[in-house]
Amino acid sequence: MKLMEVKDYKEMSEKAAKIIIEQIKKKPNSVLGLATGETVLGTYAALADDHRRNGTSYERVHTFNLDEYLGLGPDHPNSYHYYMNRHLFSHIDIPVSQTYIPNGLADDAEAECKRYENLIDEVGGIDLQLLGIGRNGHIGFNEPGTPFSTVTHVVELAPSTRQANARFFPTLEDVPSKAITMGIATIMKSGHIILLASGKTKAPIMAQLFEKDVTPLIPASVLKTHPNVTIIADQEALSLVRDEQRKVYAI
Ligand SMILES: O=P(O)(O)OC[C@H]1O[C@](O)(CO)[C@@H](O)[C@@H]1O
Repeated sequence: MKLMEVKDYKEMSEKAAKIIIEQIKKKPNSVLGLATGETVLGTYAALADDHRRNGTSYERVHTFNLDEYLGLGPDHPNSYHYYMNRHLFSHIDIPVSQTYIPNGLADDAEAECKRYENLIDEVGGIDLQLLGIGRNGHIGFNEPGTPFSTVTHVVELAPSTRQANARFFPTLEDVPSKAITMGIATIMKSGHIILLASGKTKAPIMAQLFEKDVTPLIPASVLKTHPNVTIIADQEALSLVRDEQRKVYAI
């Protein structure tokens, strides 16, 4: 795990976008793993801007999103399908047929999980996976306690996650209670993982991530066992991490 400490959200977003763009230049048919939430919005805006200005092409890229709420279809404004179209896919030249997100309306959610996991394997696995981190340490929707061996599966969302994500919905009751998410083992199969963290709300969990040993109680801690992880975090997110810890992981 390597740590890139940046000043603020803007710098974090620019650095993440730069790594993604370099990946696509190096391998035009890259497979990207994508996240949703607030943290990655700046990265997507930077990618859209780069596509507009410099014409970086996504024609041969495939993308796999981490998760989707169960019960929400692509036209629902709170679905992750909708989010991805709005914030990234409609701004770049990626063919829609090469963008994959779990189907939140699948009749058989378990079968959908298997299909999704197989699709990732069929394209040869994810080259570069982008992650945010939940305030409780979740990655994707893998909540604390999830075994590290899990592949794509249906999850019951933690009350704290529903609460944290309620800001995107009209009321807390509107936040779905279940989702489909890539599992921790799915995420760990990726060649390179970038985890982004910004702002004071992430400071307590970032401190835990650096201080504590690897444990399923902090799902993101599994990243310490992956050979190629880059954390890009801003000063506020790192404000509770001790200097000694920062030095151990600093690039
Ligand atoms: O970026 P945010 O909105 O803080 O969310 C952090 C993580 O939590 C999720 O929104 C899921 O709750 C992920 O999609 C995201 O990576």
